[in-house]
Amino acid sequence: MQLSNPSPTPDPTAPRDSVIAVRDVEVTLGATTALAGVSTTIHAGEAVALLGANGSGKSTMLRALLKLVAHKGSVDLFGVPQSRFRAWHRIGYVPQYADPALQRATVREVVSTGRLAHRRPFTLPSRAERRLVNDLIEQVGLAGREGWELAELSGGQQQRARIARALATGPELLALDEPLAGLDMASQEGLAALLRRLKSGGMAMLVVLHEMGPLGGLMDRALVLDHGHLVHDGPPLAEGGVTALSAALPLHDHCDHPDHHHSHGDHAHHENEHHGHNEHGHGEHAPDSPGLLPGLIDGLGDRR
Ligand SMILES: Nc1ncnc2c1ncn2[C@@H]1O[C@H](COP(=O)(O)OP(=O)(O)OP(=O)(O)O)[C@@H](O)[C@H]1O
Repeated sequence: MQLSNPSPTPDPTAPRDSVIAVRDVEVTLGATTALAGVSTTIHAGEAVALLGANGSGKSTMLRALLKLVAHKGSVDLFGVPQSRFRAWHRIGYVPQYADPALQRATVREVVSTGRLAHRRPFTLPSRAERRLVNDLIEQVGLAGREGWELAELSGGQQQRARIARALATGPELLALDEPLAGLDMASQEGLAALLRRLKSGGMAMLVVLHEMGPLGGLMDRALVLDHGHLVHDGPPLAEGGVTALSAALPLHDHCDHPDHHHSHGDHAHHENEHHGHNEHGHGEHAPDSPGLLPGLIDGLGDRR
């Protein structure tokens, strides 16, 4: 009788699961070529930074991947062509700008909206659902603020409430658009700690950033866009490398972007904006809560 090996050793050369595979993606917005033939693959558990100057196409790339803007070329999500992809709960998206309508909602309400797709219509949330939402709020360091309106929270706390909502779907990929914008250094560090724990639980992430900042050590790879062209896809660059790369390496053959001749420094940005406040007038750290999310995410999976 032939015995099969009960636990075959994984082949290290086997291809890793692709979470996002984009090929020749092109997006035209009005007269602007916002993305020009971008191709790359993001794998399960990988943390990828998406960098570039203002207007280089970062948000457009996220939006194209999430089917929020029309594009040419192909996008596969978890191995499924985007046109046939239905499992949107596998992706948690935190857009660049907060929905103003959410400002008057409480933390619990905001996070609960992330569970709507999992609830039967016209039913009150079960005890398990309520516990899940409370767990998420605790995991992002907002325990005790469940009943606070978003408008009453600091920028960093609001960001974490929005991330908790994105996590409530039980995603395997988190897409964050400029999560560090407007946060002071302490809040940035708190967010970095949260993302580090998510990554150690196996979460893939695609994070739009202007600078790596405290997320530098977390990122496995960097993509750099310049006027819609992907000019770097490889190891994260040292701080300042993006600007240098954009200035020195127009790797694409041509650029029909109307702003092409503008200096990247022309665009004022919102690094120093601080939305909201906290009670101490400065940022705060998410308390370290070990064992974040692997178990929680598994639990979410059961309820899909
Ligand atoms: N709705 C739109 N109509 C026309 N052009 C647009 C539209 N939205 C964006 N664009 C243009 O597409 C290009 C890419 O914009 P995008 O917002 O993706 O850049 P970004 O890298 O995310 O910039 P930022 O860092 O400032 O957020 C820019 O030139 C922008 O002006």
